[in-house]
Amino acid sequence: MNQLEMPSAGGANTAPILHAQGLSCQRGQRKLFSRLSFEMQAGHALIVVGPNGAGKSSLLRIVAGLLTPTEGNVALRGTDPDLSLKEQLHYLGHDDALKGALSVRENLSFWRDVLGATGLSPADALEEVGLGGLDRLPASVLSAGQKRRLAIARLLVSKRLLWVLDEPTTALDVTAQARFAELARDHLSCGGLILAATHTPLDFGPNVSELRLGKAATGGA
Ligand SMILES: Nc1ncnc2c1ncn2[C@@H]1O[C@H](COP(=O)(O)OP(=O)(O)OP(=O)(O)O)[C@@H](O)[C@H]1O
Repeated sequence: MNQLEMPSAGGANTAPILHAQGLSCQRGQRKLFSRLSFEMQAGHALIVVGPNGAGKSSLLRIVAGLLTPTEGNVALRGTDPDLSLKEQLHYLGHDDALKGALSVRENLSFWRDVLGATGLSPADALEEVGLGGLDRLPASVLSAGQKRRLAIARLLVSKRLLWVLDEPTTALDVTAQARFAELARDHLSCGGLILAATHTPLDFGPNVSELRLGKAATGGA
């Protein structure tokens, strides 16, 4: 297995920490959560759980910079101050974000060009997720689980400190779920951070905390 090494912190002398302070979110007439604060240390995963509609995806989108909170803020500390939070994270949402007319390998090469060629080659990343033999196929003909594997391969072609994952194992079979958990543990063991929403228990290793939404929500890692 290829080890993922975190990019240099650019002279910063403390371990990276994700700090969310006083986050509130309202969608339509519903207040989803109010003044939610948490911290995540390097090498830790925080799993957001709660019933449908509790606000898990909304929280992840706020951290990923895709949704503005009603109040509060999110910051990474101990990393290169010249990089924005967005430049230091991967967001894997419900949508696999694939271009159906491009081949499997071309999709990955595209993302590597966009996100930065700091990780594995497309060929190696495809091997890591078990798509090694399918690289020339158009992405449009992949099964749902194969599309998800390809989306996961995106995390590997560009090294980024924080993985924000919304239901990452949707459509994955048991073997692929276990493989994904292994990749996640690798990422954490190299000092990465993972914020994930899931209804499926995933073995991300020993440094995992849970943040429950749906009632008064607090948590941290
Ligand atoms: N653009 C929007 N406008 C109004 N309400 C929205 C919007 N997007 C989401 N919501 C509402 O916000 C609430 C939280 O949605 P969210 O997707 O964050 O929940 P979730 O916890 O991720 O749910 P699930 O477990 O079903 O994925 C839901 O009631 C949803 O209908």
